[in-house]
Amino acid sequence: MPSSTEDYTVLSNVVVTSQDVLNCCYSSWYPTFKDLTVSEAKIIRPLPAGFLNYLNEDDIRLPKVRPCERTPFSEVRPTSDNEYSDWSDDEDSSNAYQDPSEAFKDVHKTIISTISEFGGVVTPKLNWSAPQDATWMMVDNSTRCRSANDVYLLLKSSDYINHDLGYAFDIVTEESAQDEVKGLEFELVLKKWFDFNPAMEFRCFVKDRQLLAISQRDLNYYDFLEDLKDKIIDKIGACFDDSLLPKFESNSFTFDVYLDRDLRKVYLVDFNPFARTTSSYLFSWNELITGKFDAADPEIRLVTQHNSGRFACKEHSQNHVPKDVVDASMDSAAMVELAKEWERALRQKSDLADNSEEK
Ligand SMILES: Nc1ncnc2c1ncn2[C@@H]1O[C@H](COP(=O)(O)OP(=O)(O)OP(=O)(O)O)[C@@H](O)[C@H]1O
Repeated sequence: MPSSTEDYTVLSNVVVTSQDVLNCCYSSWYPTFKDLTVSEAKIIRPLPAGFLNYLNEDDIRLPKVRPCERTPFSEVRPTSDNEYSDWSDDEDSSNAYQDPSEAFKDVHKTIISTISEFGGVVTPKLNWSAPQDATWMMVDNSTRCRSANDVYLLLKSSDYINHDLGYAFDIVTEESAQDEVKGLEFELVLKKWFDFNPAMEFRCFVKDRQLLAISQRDLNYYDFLEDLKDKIIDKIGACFDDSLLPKFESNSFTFDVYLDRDLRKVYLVDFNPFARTTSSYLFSWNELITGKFDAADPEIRLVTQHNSGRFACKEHSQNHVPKDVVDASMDSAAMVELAKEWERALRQKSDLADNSEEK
């Protein structure tokens, strides 16, 4: 155990300004870099108070799906239509049910028309984050949205979205952050769905305007990547020098890219602040902040056959809830039963611990 404060490792930190956070907001960079992205995006901004209140509500009430709003997909796959979706217009039900989209009619209509304009499938995000932690709510375990209700279900179930709504400027190390929060406009981004090959997604780390490091994003082992290492560095390096650096104003930041399989084109997926809250994948933040990298020769890290087991945990799985807990939450008697079972299990565990201590 450390005996004095000098024995503790002091974690180095980086300066993050509110302007750095704002630069990474989708609507800040998308107009400039639109041609580099994989697919078209619609930005609905500013989001009205009615929609923000709806996102902030704890319960998940979904709008009733009217027949004219059903896409060909949602007709055959009513995944996130709730029990209200197929209501007949009998009096009792219309008295009890209040359609939440009444509070944000224009946003609701724009979402429906954008899904249709983008070929029936979109993926949503707010200013900075996509609801990747809520995919367990979806039938196909993805952020694919084929209806407005898919969009609402994902956004309302996601902690990442909640973070965008309340805590995006927490990483800022300067005092003026409070002013930025006050004037902030929220936005909903709907991106046309694009099928990514996860092996070809990379996160790139830029410190003091120099590209230092590149990490594979999907934490599975792909044997073909090893032979492509040098080419990947060259392609990403050229994209950084020619297209990103001259137009992105932060000194330090991370950017995500996607390369097509024959490495002809580098597509821009996103920007994030150069901050510990951004996932550093195969690097540690301490080495990114303090490490000796050679900007003339950025380092790339891939999952290798040797280290693949280390990353076997599922990404964004920290918010997943066991299915019996979700099922029970819909039914109070089952919730009581679940609580009792939980208590029994805890008691059993503590009895076991006591027994082993006595031995
Ligand atoms: N247009 C798209 N179609 C389908 N999938 C997409 C699309 N854009 C992004 N994705 C997938 O969603 C993932 C997350 O997207 P994005 O980077 O925009 O969200 P994020 O919340 O900012 O993520 P992170 O915090 O990891 O940077 C991407 O890595 C990619 O796999």
